[in-house]
Amino acid sequence: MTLEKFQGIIPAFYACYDDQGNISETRTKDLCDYLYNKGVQGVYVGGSSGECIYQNLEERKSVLSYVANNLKGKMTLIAHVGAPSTRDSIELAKHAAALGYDALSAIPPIYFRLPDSSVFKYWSEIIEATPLDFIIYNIPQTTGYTLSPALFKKLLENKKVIGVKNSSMPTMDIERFKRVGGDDVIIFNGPDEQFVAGRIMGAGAGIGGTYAVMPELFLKANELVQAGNFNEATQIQSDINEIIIALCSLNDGHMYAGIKEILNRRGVNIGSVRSPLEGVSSNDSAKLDAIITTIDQAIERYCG
Ligand SMILES: CC(=O)N[C@@H]([C@@H](O)[C@H](O)[C@H](O)CO)[C@@H](O)CC(=O)C(=O)O
Repeated sequence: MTLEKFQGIIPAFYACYDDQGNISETRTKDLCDYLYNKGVQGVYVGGSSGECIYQNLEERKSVLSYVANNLKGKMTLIAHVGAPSTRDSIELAKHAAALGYDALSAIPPIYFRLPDSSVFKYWSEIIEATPLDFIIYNIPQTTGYTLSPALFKKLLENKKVIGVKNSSMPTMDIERFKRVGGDDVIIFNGPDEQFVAGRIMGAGAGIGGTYAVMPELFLKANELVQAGNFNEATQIQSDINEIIIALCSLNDGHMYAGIKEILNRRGVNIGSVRSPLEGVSSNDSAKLDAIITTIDQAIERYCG
């Protein structure tokens, strides 16, 4: 089994809506084309950045189909299929498998605080439903559930489990999961603010929600980490963090709305966000202008 196809920069794919807020096939294609042209290694479809939590099953299936139609065979495709019930998660998993996705991934069960035994059963049933490789998704800050190295070790007894997308903040968690899994597993760095640190602590790749708005910077940082040039990689990380902090500090709009507006200004219109996330307003305009300038200057500085 080769983990090579999962290495590198894997943007979390955004929900692409039309002007009425419905899933848009053409705008999904536009985002696919944009990311393909940027040279990223893959996409993570239907996760947090994909606003999966605000979409029904049919919408989520459509998104998986539209992305596969445009990118299958061009880059690595990972389908996030976590849903409130095991039944819906399995339906999404089978759909993704039929479309030829390279791997599945899922958050743990949400809302009720379930014991490890239930979480293990939930993930195991999804894994058993298809022949695809599986990536555990650990994101305690949104799910309230923390994956322990012990449960990860138990899950790894199933050879279809190839790694974990770790979005918890301590990079030590990456080191712990890598220690448990060794060379046969891949850890994906989740928090974009510590991509470089995560890579140094053992992550073989990154899946991130802000990659698509500045893919050049993450691709360059990854290249520098690979080359052992940690000083320059850290400088890029510092500039990336200024950008993320600014994206999280808009007056009205949610970070994803800000990202979508920046993409729109760059010619890729994928609509806005779905309520209760809030869209950008004219109050955000000056801040967005400044963010675009900062991104452009950083790209010029490091990749020009
Ligand atoms: C909580 C959250 O959304 N975390 C993001 C980060 O990439 C995040 O957007 C970034 O670090 C900015 O805070 C990813 O780990 C998850 C993600 O993008 C996804 O599943 O779509």
